[in-house]
Amino acid sequence: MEGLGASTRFKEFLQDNGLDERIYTDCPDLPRYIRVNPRFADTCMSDVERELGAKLHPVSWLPGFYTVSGDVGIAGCSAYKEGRIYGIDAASGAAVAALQLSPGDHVLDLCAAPGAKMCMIADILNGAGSVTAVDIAQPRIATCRTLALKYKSPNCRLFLGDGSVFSVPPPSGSTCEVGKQRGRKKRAVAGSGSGPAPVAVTEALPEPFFCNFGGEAAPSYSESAEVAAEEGGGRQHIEINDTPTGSAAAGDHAEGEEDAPRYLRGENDRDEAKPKCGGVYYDAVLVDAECTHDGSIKHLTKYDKWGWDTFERRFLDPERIRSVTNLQRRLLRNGLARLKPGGYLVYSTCSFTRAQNEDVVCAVLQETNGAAELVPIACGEEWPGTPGFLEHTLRFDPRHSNTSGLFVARILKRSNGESTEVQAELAS
Ligand SMILES: C[S@@+](CC[C@H](N)C(=O)[O-])C[C@H]1O[C@@H](n2cnc3c(N)ncnc32)[C@H](O)[C@@H]1O
Repeated sequence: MEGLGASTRFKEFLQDNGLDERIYTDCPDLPRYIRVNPRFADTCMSDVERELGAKLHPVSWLPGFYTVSGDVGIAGCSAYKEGRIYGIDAASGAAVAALQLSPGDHVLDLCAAPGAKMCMIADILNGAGSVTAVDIAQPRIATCRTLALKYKSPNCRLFLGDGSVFSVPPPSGSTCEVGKQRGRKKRAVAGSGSGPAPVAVTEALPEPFFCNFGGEAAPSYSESAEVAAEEGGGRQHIEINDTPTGSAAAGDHAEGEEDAPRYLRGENDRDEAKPKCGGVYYDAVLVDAECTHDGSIKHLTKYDKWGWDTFERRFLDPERIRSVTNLQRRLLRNGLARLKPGGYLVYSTCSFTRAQNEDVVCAVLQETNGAAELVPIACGEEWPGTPGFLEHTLRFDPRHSNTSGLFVARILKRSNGESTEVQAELAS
């Protein structure tokens, strides 16, 4: 990565965090990853290859994924425009696969935007069950909506809100309540829990709908924002103006970029801020947490163009780093509180620092006094990840995995664990 040498602060950040610079300097030219929309399983890949003018290679360890040379753009291709293929990095796909979902599950995605993982979750559920997608940034949740509509992702609910305190129940008709049997219907209770009440929660979820918080208008969306989000593997901050008017031209990233850190600093930006429990449970939870993005090579290479001072200002500010690790702990805590006993949570970030990964997981698991534990990613035996610093965690280091970079941890909330802080909250 050319620009790395230009950023003394990033080098210091790597040293401070015990990270090997070679992750960045020795990494190969990464491919672009494509996932086929299962609703278009009849898509003829050789037609796509012809249109792209490039060969697609199936990813042996992740069904439905293909690689194409990293310098091939997919946005102009008709299969992409028609929603037949997604742009999503394979490591992101692995984080979703690690949830090991089944149709019928009700899944909470606490940091959902721009929505690549949300769409993949919806595809796995295949119209049975639901995805409740939460993000704190309005332009970004608008992009989730764009994606969900474009890909016809079934049963998505989108919430603009703070994932660290979100406590809206699964949709009406869900079966996620502890003690209730599958198939039993339950009416959604507007305003239950600590979060603001959704304007509407319907019995059926015919198309992605936006649940309105605090009088905000449902966000509109822009196609260009979606393209930017997907082209970057769905993990980067949106680099173009994707405000509800969608007026800025592609390439003008200033507004979206400057806006993002602000989302971290809410009134709840204190480590001791704990989610209040609404007694609501999801079958599975994804916490794909906000982070410093230092592990996402696709994200970092953009700063060669945008200027490393922008990256330093946005992500390496010590106050920002402190704030982000607090946020990660709060998100994970709330994710566990919202998870039904016996359910699985996946925590992922595109940072490689222990502080944002293993330390966060360790600290929050300790609080549960054994009611939640790290478990192996059973489907991940063939994955090209390398072990993290905690047993069962995985790191997708670009050098070894040929992906953009991700940390993944799978956590089980025990069904009969001891009384814990998380459980006490659930009981309150
Ligand atoms: C790494 S991105 C998530 C990527 C997403 N899961 C995907 O696959 O497209 C992190 C997201 O967290 C959101 N975020 C930051 N603080 C948040 C909070 N307190 N609650 C919910 N979302 C938050 C950011 O707006 C950003 O969209």
